[in-house]
Amino acid sequence: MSLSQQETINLKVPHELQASTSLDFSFRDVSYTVGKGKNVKTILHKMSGAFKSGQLTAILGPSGAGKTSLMNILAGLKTSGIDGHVEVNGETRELKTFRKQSVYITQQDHLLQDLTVYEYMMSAAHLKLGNQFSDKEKKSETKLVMKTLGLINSKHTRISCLSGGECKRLSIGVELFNNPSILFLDEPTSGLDSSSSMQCVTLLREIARSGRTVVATIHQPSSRLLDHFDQLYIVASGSCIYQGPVESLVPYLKTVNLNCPSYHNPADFVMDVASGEYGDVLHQLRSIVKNGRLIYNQDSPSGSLALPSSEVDELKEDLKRDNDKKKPNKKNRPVYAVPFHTQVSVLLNRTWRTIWREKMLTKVRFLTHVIFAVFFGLMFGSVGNDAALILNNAGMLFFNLMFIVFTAAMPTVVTFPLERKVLAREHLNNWYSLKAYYLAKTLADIPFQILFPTVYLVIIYIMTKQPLSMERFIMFLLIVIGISLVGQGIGLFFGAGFDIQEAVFLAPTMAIPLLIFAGFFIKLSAVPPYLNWITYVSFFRYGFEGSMLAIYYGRPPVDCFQPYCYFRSPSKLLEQFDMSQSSYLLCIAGLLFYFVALRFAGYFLLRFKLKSMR
Ligand SMILES: Nc1ncnc2c1ncn2[C@@H]1O[C@H](COP(=O)(O)OP(=O)(O)OP(=O)(O)O)[C@@H](O)[C@H]1O
Repeated sequence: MSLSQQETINLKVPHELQASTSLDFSFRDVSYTVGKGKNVKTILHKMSGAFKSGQLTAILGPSGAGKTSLMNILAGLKTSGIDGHVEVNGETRELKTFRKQSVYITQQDHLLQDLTVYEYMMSAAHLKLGNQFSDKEKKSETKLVMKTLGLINSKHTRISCLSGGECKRLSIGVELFNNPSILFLDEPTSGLDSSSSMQCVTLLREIARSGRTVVATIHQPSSRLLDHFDQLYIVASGSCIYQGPVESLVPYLKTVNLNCPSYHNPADFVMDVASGEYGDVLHQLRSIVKNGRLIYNQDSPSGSLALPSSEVDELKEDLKRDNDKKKPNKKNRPVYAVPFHTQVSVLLNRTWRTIWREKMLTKVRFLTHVIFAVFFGLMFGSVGNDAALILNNAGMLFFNLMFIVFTAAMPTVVTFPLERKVLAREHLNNWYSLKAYYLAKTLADIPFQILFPTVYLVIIYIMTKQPLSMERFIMFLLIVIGISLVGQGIGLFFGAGFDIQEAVFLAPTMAIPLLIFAGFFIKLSAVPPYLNWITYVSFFRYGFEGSMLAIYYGRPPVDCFQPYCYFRSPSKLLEQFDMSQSSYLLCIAGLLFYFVALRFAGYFLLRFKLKSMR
């Protein structure tokens, strides 16, 4: 439903949401090159320009002209292959400060679909407003932003049910909490109908009027939409061919004998010009505005300098200096509004809400453990206290491990792929650190990774008549929980580094070969010496040995209901499996090592993946 049918945006940005600092933004001789050697391609050619606070600027140009590349560079997202100089309020941009002053709103609205508008807004408020604000103040600020954006009526609507326009306004709204001075938006109107596009641009203009610098790339705006922008920056083939007010565009084009027909949308006309449909005038246009150094104004057709001339010669330091500052070092780490523990607790709360909303998956996971425990219990019967069936019991102990590992790994494998784009946007806009996110995601599932295997184990332990010793049960339980947490680690690891299809394939495929080195299918002493080290790499070995030791180590002879039972003595069974000298504590340590190592590896993989997305 379009906004006009539902509620109206409060077009005046309230005093509380006015920008605290106004920042003018300029750049000079920005070039962008990709590829190496013969494949070098220059995408942007020494472009200059300036965006002023209080103004809404549209970056316009045909597809492939370089709009997104330019904006990514200006927003500080792209850092390699760049040359040039970027300034904020006349001073060289300092990336750490700039990242706190600006936000980047991506073309697609990557939001948490299972939360309501209010819940998502509140999580943004908690993460972005800092602890100096009380909960009451955060709530009233959230209400104010929702009112300003016309989202009050959708307060309790799940994000998955919002219209495209509402999603866009929500994406903008959540970034307004920490009062950014500069907003970059990549195609904010794409996918919206004309009325929603108009509301979105009207809102952006009002945000600009509140003292902010708002820059948006835009595709084929209608002339009505175009009129809502203050400034245009037109890109063609990686160069600037116009920079100036919207109303000066037509007179500007006239200066090179390009007459926009009456009643023709100037945006469409200039797009045709930029695409080369009116001959080779691009070079001429580019030189009139000096590739963005000049802001054209019909009242002074010679244009005004985008950058003060006195500074022009001083600004010879290139972006390398800027880039050096971008290299992560202690001094340059982004500072978040709230401390690490608050980030973790807000993210945990948010994740648990999502899990609660997706109750079906949790129920399915729980029921799977109960149903299969009962089924396996029936299938194996009383193998736990019958010496004649002792090998079956060993088989059951081994089978448990496979079941627990795969039921732990498969639901977690999708954790990161499903949310990676939300993470990229929120992390980019300094909501929280990657460490806090990773920790919250890992912790959120741990209660389930403990509860489900415990329920499974209690059922199967009783049904298969394992020894009635609390000590043995707890030892066995620790192994099962350990292997479950390792399984979770495997899911997180592959999910962190790969896309969803690859991750669901790789997680089980990479784990299966390790099964053979667990000591069940082949005796550990029979493994060829040059492959023996893999048995120490196989976490299944620690799980299997640990389970066997928990059930059989130091146990008196097992009941035998037949004339002769070869494995009546548990120590004979352990010898058979080369486990008589094994240490239970070593098995726990092995699982603990895997638990920690997989989580660290997953974190670094996620960090790498996130960087490669930029
Ligand atoms: N990493 C890269 N390697 C090779 N070419 C690239 C790379 N990044 C961008 N390009 C090319 O640079 C040009 C500009 O891309 P960019 O995405 O900035 O264009 P755009 O104006 O935003 O286009 P659109 O409106 O279609 O999104 C395109 O031709 C694109 O193929």
